[in-house]
Amino acid sequence: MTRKLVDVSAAVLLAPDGRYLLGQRGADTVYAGYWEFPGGKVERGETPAQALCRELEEELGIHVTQLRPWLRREHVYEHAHVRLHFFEVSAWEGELSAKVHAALDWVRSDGPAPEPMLPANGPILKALRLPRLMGITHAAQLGIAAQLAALDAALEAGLRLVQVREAALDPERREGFAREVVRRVEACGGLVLINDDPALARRVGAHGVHLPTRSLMTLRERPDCSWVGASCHARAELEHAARLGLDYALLGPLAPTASHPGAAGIGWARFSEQASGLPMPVLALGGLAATDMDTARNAGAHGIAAIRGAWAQTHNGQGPGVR
Ligand SMILES: Nc1nc2c([nH]c(=O)n2[C@H]2C[C@H](O)[C@@H](COP(=O)(O)OP(=O)(O)OP(=O)(O)O)O2)c(=O)[nH]1
Repeated sequence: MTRKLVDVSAAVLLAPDGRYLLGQRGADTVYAGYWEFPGGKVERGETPAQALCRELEEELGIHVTQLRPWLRREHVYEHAHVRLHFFEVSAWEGELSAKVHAALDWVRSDGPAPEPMLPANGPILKALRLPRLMGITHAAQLGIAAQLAALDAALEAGLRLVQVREAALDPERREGFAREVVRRVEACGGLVLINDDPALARRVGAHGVHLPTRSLMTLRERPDCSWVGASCHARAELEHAARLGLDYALLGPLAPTASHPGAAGIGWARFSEQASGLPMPVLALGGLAATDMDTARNAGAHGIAAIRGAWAQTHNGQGPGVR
């Protein structure tokens, strides 16, 4: 049976300490007692953003003053086929109170979420665990000792997501380096992804694999790793990553970079256009540093990824605990 497509807006309300708000659905609703992000159906004549603001007035008694479109996911329930428009809301006016929910709970993104959770929301909770800043290693240029020292400094400053991208190192040194990165990042509770080599990722106990575009486009199935992401340069590639059910994508280059000095950047306007309406978070890449975080997030990016920009300077806690 084909079900009618229903648009729903939902808010990830973020507190200054990085926790987000969930509400427990009241009795007399479908999925009563399940936890959800506050929100509801988009009514005729409303945009998803307008619906979100109305729902948050009705459900929580707050007036939204800042919202950013984030992910869009579809899910087919027995009762409806929903298209969920998620927004990040980090500023509002008014005292928050439970007007329709049975309970409200502020949840840490790196801790357990209350249960039962609405079935469509699993990937959303996972996306919220993805740190905002990815550091991409370049030990082949920096030297292994210098890269590990830069990694330690960056972990100290709050980095929690690292991609090991070392095609130029010989296999033995690459594996030794990757093990060392996993050991250090794991000690801080962060995530490590290995570029283009799921077997190496498994051997060194990394959390997943990062696919270059050429590997992404040859795949018909998601590699069997807990975290899988990919580099993309065009909408068709992002859509392929979405079809495979990947956990995130990188999109760039945003600006000309030292590694690709001749290539023009796509700029923030094109980034927003290409990255919008996808089911997984997209990080901006290319000529960026942690100081570009706000600009990136206002353009719809989940965060940013950087090679030079991740190791050159200090950045302040861009892990999942920070909004
Ligand atoms: N609000 C919300 N709805 C979600 C989430 N995840 C998810 O699958 N949904 C689904 C469940 C429902 O099928 C639909 C929302 O419908 P709803 O009945 O709560 O909408 P509403 O507040 O406009 O309620 P109503 O007065 O029309 O009954 O979206 C979520 O995190 N938040």
